[in-house]
Amino acid sequence: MLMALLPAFLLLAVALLTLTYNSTSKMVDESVHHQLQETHHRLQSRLDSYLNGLDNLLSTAAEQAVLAAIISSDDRQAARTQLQKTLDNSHGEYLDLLILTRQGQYWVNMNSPLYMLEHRLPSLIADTPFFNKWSSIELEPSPSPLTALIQRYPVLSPDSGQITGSLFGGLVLNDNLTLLSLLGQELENINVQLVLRGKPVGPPLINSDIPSDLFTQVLSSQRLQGQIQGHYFSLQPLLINGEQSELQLLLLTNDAMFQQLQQTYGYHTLLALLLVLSTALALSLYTLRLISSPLASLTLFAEQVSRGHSVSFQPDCIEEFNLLGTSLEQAEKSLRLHRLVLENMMEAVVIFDRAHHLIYVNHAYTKITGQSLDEIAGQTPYRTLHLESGDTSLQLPWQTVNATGFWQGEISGRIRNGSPSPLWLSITSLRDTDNEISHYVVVFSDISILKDTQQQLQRMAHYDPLTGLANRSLFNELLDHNLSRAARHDTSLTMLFIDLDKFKHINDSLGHAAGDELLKAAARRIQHHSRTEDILCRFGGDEFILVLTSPLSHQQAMCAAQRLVNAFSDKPFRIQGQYRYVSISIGLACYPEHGRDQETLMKNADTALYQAKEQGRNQVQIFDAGMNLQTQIQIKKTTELRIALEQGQMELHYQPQFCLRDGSLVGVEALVRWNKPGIGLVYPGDFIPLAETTGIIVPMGKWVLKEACHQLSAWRQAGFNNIRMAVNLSARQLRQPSLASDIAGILQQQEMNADMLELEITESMLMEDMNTAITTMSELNQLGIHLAIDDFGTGYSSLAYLKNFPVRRLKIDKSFVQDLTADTEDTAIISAIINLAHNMGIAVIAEGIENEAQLEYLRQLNCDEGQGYFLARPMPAADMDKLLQESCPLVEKDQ
Ligand SMILES: Nc1nc2c(ncn2[C@@H]2O[C@@H]3COP(=O)(O)O[C@H]4[C@@H](O)[C@H](n5cnc6c(=O)[nH]c(N)nc65)O[C@@H]4COP(=O)(O)O[C@H]3[C@H]2O)c(=O)[nH]1
Repeated sequence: MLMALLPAFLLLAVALLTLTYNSTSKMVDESVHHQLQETHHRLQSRLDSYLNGLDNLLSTAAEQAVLAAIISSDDRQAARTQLQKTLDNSHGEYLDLLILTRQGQYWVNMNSPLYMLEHRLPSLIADTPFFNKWSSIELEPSPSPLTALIQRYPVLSPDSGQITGSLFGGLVLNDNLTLLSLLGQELENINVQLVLRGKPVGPPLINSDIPSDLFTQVLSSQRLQGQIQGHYFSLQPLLINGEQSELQLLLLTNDAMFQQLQQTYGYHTLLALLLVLSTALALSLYTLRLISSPLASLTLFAEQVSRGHSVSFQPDCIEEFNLLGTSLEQAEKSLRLHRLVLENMMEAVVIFDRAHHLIYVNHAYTKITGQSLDEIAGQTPYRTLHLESGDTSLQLPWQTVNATGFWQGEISGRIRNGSPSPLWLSITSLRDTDNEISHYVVVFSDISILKDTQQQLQRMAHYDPLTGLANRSLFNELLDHNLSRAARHDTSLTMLFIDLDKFKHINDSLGHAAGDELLKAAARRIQHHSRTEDILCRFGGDEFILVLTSPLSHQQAMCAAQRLVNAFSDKPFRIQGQYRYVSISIGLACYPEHGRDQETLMKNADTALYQAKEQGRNQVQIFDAGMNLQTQIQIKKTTELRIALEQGQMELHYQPQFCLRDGSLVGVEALVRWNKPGIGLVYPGDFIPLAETTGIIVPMGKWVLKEACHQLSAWRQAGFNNIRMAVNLSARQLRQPSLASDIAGILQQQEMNADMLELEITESMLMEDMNTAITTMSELNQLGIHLAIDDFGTGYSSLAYLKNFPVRRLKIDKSFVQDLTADTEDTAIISAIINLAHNMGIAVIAEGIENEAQLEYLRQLNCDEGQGYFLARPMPAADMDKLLQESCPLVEKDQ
């Protein structure tokens, strides 16, 4: 790891070195130039103070009154003496030139004897301007040039104030060693040369060993600053009189300074570099140490994940590694989940590469085909998928996948024991980053069970499961189709609405299994007497509809229907080992005379059927437009009644029953009422017969029983413990095999004692089906329920049969009671009934007591109990509550 980092470090070091070298050179350059600049400023200020000193000296000398006086007196010697004093001054020694003029003419010359300038004096005096301004004047031209800086001061007459003369002072720049040494003092590493108009003036001041022609080279290069032969130089003008003059100062560094500077910077650079490198190394080592352990555990984790091990990531101190590890863990989990999903899918998954080579199959594939990946390795897709019609069956799907990326559909395979099975197959192509197909994913499932179920469902949706005939939905479709065809071809159709007579009776008495058996047999018999092109359906319950599709006249239709009726009535059915004759009634309606659409045709056939039933069953009735309106009304009423029961429009009223001996209230009779919306109470006489014939009485009777028991239970809870509840039972209810168990359930639900319930049944009901009645009544008796014979005297009036029934009470019909006083015959009948009943241990109750006389007679005849408007009318439960709260009403009347 460290070795891998070494080149990186070296590269870094080289980069740093280069960077440092460049910046060092730049810094050295800048530093030297800065130093040269500073030196120049220093020398400038030295020159300034040097010239200032001379200025002061000259101005003081010129302003002296004595000098003006000497000029006035024209005393040349005195002038010399006076000027000598000036030269003797401390700055005076620097003056190379000192000249006094009188009246504009050269007068006294105190110049340095070193310079022979007498021949130049007139022009010098003429060229030097006034005053207080140093001027550089070329005294001698080449080849031995001589340049001087000269200052001219006027000498004024103290009396007149007029200029009497001029004092010239100056210094020669060439060979002016005094000036050079003054300027160059304390300059160790810098060499100095004065330059005037691009040419050296006087000798250079050289502080070290440098090539002699270096100054000349600098001047000929005509550059103001830079480097030459490793020496830095700067050429800048000097300021004289505060202005830039033609006089320049050339400064040139020597080697030592440069080397020293370079050494200093180089040393610092090296130090910095070492520091950087060692810090980088230390940091690298520290980082390596810090990351090596978490990196190792991350690598180990990644290795385990790649081997498919399920491991969890342990986070460490490096957040980035933790993030990486957690992401890897998440990715592994998600991958595992996908793998699990693939392996647990119900559908087979097969993956091929782009060259159609098999690379993966899941468990479901092995389960469906019984083959593993090893067994089918190297097989073509169609063999892998066990397709029935070979390679060609995949041609189109594969082309579609290549073009659109996806295909799905049904395809025939041979995967279950080699037998053909429908497969639902989807193929998806996967593409790589270059958008080239990389894999094909094939998912398929065996849909034979689904298809079977679908067919079964379709059958169920269209056929009656019991008889196998078409159901309503299919019938509607077929009828619609045939009606359209008949309309198109202008032909006719015949609809036979068939109903088994008294089917309910068989169903109730023999049970549902027998009922089902009969329905199947009846269906077969109708089918046997119909043609294949006819439409036959089970319309519901025991109703069938047969549509004869060949055109028939009414006469022919009636004959065909009658043949069917005869086919039933002539030959019995064998049901549960017993032979039974079951007749049918048929209502007949013809297209187009009796209706052009389904609804009308069926309604009219139904009306005709109703008529056939009304007219005694076992017959055919053809619909007649003028057919009994009553039939229509009855049908409407039946519907209303059904709805009334479903919507809770029924309610119970209760009529009290009293003991005739002590007048106590001993029981109530529950009497049903129909509280018809918008009409009010409808009495049982108006709907019980209809409920009986339509069978509605069965659910209605069940509701009455439940409601009555519920009410009695409420009264008993309110403390009225000795009241009995009498409930009317219809003949149909009595034939229900489940009657006893239904009532037992109700009693249990209401936590009621069976002996508080009394069921009233009529004589005629008992006689209708004696065997069933005896069985049911015995079952009820075993439950402890009391039975009363209602309307006694109106029917057979035979007490003999009572021996066969477990009866506890006889109810003398109100028709006997009404005429009790007038008709002595009735009195005798009632008396005989009471005596005989008492002899048999049966109690007697008289109904319809409308006056006191009737009551009195009955008492005298030893009748046990009584019920009638005179005593109390039937009333809603709430009124009955109040009555129960009061004392016995009979007692009150007696009083
Ligand atoms: N003229 C006269 N009539 C009196 C007098 N006292 C009572 N009544 C009436 O006589 C009928 C007695 O009931 P029912 O003989 O069982 O005769 C009942 C019964 O056979 C049947 N019924 C009533 N409720 C039910 C029921 O829940 N189920 C069944 N299956 N039939 C019921 O309807 C029939 C008529 O019931 P309602 O109209 O309530 O008529 C009741 C009652 O109101 C009286 O002093 N004078």
